[in-house]
Amino acid sequence: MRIALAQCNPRVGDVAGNAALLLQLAREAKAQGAALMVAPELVLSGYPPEDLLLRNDFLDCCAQALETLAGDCPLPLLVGHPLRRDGRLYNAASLLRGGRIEGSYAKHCLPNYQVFDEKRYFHPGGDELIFTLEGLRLVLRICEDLWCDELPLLSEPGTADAVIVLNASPFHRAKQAERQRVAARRAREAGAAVLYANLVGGQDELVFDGASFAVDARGQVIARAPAFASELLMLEVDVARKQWWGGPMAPELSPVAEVYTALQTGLRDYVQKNGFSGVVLGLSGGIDSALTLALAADALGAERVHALILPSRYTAAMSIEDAEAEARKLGVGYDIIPIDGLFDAYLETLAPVFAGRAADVTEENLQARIRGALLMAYSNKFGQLLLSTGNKSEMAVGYATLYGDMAGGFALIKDCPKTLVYELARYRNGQGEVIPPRVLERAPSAELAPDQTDQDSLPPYDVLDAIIHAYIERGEGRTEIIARGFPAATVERTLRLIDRAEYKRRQAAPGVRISPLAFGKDRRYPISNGFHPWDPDCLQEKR
Ligand SMILES: Nc1ncnc2c1ncn2[C@@H]1O[C@H](COP(=O)(O)OP(=O)(O)OC[C@H]2O[C@@H]([n+]3cccc(C(=O)O)c3)[C@H](O)[C@@H]2O)[C@@H](O)[C@H]1O
Ligand SMILES: Nc1ncnc2c1ncn2[C@@H]1O[C@H](COP(=O)(O)OP(=O)(O)OP(=O)(O)O)[C@@H](O)[C@H]1O
Ligand SMILES: NC(=O)CC[C@H](N)C(=O)O
Repeated sequence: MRIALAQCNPRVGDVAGNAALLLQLAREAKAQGAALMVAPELVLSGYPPEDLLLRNDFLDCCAQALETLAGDCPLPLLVGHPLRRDGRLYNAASLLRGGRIEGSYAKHCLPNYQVFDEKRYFHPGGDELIFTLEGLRLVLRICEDLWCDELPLLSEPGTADAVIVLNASPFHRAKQAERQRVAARRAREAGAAVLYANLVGGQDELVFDGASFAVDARGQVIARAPAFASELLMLEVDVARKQWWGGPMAPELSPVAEVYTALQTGLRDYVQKNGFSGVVLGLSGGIDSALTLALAADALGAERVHALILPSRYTAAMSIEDAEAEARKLGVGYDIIPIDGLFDAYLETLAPVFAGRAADVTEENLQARIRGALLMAYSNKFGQLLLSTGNKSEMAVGYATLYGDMAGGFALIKDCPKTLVYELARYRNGQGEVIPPRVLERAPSAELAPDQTDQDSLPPYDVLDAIIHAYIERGEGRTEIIARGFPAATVERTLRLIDRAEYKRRQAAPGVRISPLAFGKDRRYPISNGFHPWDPDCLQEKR
């Protein structure tokens, strides 16, 4: 017997479109001889539907679509959807068989950490859905249920042959290994195979990597779908012998390749799901915009990407040469628009008001803001989405100009620390050189003042990134980070910069989450905040 895991890419809110996609996949699965198709968690609404779930009209639409799908579906289908019952809302999955909704299951364990806030919307379920398919006994679980040790996969070992898990499990680095480990352990405990169907595709800041798989009752992976691609993964079972085998085993991507592909997927789907014809970005000759350009060209095709090179008096000739070389190598169209005329006009206009004041960061930021205005003008005129190019290190310490280089609708690499930006650029060049090597070798500079480098105002990026990682992702405090061997003054200054930049992060564009703790939903800090963990006196009682 064959079971198809439908690793697919729904669009949040497009219930009719998602139902049509499921129907089309169900026909394909049937044509390939499947006896059952399994579609991911909340696939009918898309995941996460967020506060759409608070709307009755949206829930009506989902209920109607489920009824229709049950009537039309050419083979038994397990499908995830929101379910209203007795005035309560559940994160549910239903078995559609024989033209009707045969039974439903509600997720028991509702994740409420990181980007998840399912307790805001759903009630936990309490019942089981166990059914038989051509003699095979199957039981249902939904995503977090698999991770939740308090919930046995089977109420009693041996009561089912396989556990089917519907998932909306977003990507972060090294997530797939974690999923396979958990599934293998749980399969061995339950003495049953685990069939794991995941979503794929980008949804705002989240990227779902798919990589659906199955493990047998001994915990051996028997089949795996590719990451970041739609796929009908076919599993075969000999019902009498309880033996499983699968189709091709997709290779696992290297740690840097998976991030590169996640960024491409997140951008491609953001552009497509929001109806943009293409993207535009400011190309400086620095590493961040070079990587963003390469990612955009790889994700969308060079013809859907445009670059503006916007030099000022502080821009080195080498930067313009490198920016042009990057655009040419990738086949991306570009314009060069010098900004000195506009900069002079601003300085002249402000001169009477600023009389007697020394030049400072104000003038630096003006250049970034002139660029932001020109890029937004291009975006408006040509209907292209402006990509901002800030990385996680800059987002952390506020090293970016509001309404300047922070202008833009999508901040593609905002969850990539600068050290990872270099790694990704080297990886991309390994597939064919598109970034001139000296861009990787030069000291990074904002080029907003004479002979400026980032390291005039920030610690070296390897130190900065290690401190950011310890503070943000590991949640360590001042003392623990200093104990890692970093100078106290550097640690205190960095933590202070991080806390002080919260207001900027709240105003930043969304971007692809690739870490388990990205700025945004994962980390919700107050802006007006009197807790200063960078200050050794902070925890002392005020006298
Ligand atoms: N809590 C708060 N809530 C709301 N607004 C708050 C605020 N605290 C300050 N502000 C406001 O924020 C503004 C200051 O922020 P902003 O104008 O952005 O300017 P600011 O952060 O002072 O300066 C920008 C920094 O980013 C660096 N930079 C700029 C451009 C590119 C790069 C790069 O290499 O990538 C680096 C630049 O060298 C400089 O260190 C002020 O108007 C201030 O009133
Ligand atoms: N001369 C320029 N022409 C076009 N865009 C620019 C120019 N300078 C800065 N920008 C835009 O502003 C962003 C921030 O630039 P900046 O050079 O200040 O910082 P950075 O972090 O070193 O970025 P990059 O590494 O891309 O240069 C750039 O990535 C780019 O999008
Ligand atoms: N949708 C969910 O329940 C996701 C939670 C789960 N632990 C995951 O990310 O894989």
